Amino acid sequence: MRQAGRSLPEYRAVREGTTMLESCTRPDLVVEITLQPVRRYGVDAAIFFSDIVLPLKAVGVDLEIKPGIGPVIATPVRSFDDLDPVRPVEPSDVPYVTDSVKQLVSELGGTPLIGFAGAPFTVASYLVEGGPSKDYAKTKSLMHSDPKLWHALADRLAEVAIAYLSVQVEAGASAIQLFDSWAGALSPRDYAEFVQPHSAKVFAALAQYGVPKIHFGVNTGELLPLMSEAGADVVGVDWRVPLDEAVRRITAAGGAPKPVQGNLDPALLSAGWDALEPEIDRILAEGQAALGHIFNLGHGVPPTADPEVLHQIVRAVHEKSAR
Ligand SMILES: Cc1c2[nH]c(c1CCC(=O)O)Cc1[nH]c(c(CCC(=O)O)c1C)Cc1[nH]c(c(CCC(=O)O)c1C)Cc1[nH]c(c(C)c1CCC(=O)O)C2
Repeated sequence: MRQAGRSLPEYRAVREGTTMLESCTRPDLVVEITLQPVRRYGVDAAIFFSDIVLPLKAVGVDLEIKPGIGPVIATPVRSFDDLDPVRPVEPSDVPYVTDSVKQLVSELGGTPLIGFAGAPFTVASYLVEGGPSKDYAKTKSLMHSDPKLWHALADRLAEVAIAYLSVQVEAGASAIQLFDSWAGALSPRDYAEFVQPHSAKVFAALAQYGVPKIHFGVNTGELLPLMSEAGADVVGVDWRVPLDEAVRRITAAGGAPKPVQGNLDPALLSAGWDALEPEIDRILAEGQAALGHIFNLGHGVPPTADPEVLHQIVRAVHEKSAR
């Protein structure tokens, strides 16, 4: 998620005066920002500092990330002609990614680095809506009114994700995460027809590397079995579905049991330790139902989060799970 940064004073200090997307192209900043939460909290893995729209920016799609808003696209996709600029990165388009990953892997020592990309639906939603959306109305409308254009766009975005993830894994990332953050806006039927085949293509292409593959979205309670089936090794769960129930849903339709990731509600970060600790205990207990459990928030860290509370959570999870 967008975890690393925004709540840390040391993050705000190094980002001062540099735009989000420019920061992603500077190995000195990428390395420093990726390491900050590992250094401060002692988390078990680092997530690469980049963004899901970076590979589009790198091939010349006209976009920016507006602070407090998110990715904004100059020319939203309306026709086949608009697909021209949407092409996969070559390693030479993103030398700073290769350099940053290599340097991080050496500095992280035994701590794994998670590489990531946006899944076709979530990235398409920005390209079609032109920016963030509440209802994804234009994206859904395009899927149903012009399925050929939709599938062509989603297929290109699968290629974009494959290329971007491959660059990160080839440079040394030891796990990958495919973010379909906004897929929860879809019905299972639409997800199965318009999205799952494209995400499945990404996972299938990455299988050759043998690195663990995590798949995450928000509000995906109804989609968990389908997202698991798309080819994830680990299924991310937001706070709406308890982890043991998530495991039941994933396996109910005959799906293989899998590790899960999640799922503390980020809103509770400001509720005080007396409210947080029982939630952590509950999540650790429910996570026992899975083949393995990566403790995480159910979505990103809010910029207002108190770093001391995050540190307390990491310490508590380490202590409790060691027991
Ligand atoms: C949907 C999505 C995006 N980007 C991402 C997703 C999928 C995961 C999720 O759902 O959180 C993924 C992402 N974006 C970022 C990371 C790297 C890890 C990290 O530093 O947290 C990751 C893994 C950096 C970032 N990407 C962004 C920030 C904030 C930039 C800042 O202002 O400092 C960071 C640290 C910007 C961004 N980029 C995006 C949004 C919605 C925003 C937030 C805009 C805002 O509220 O300011 C698109």
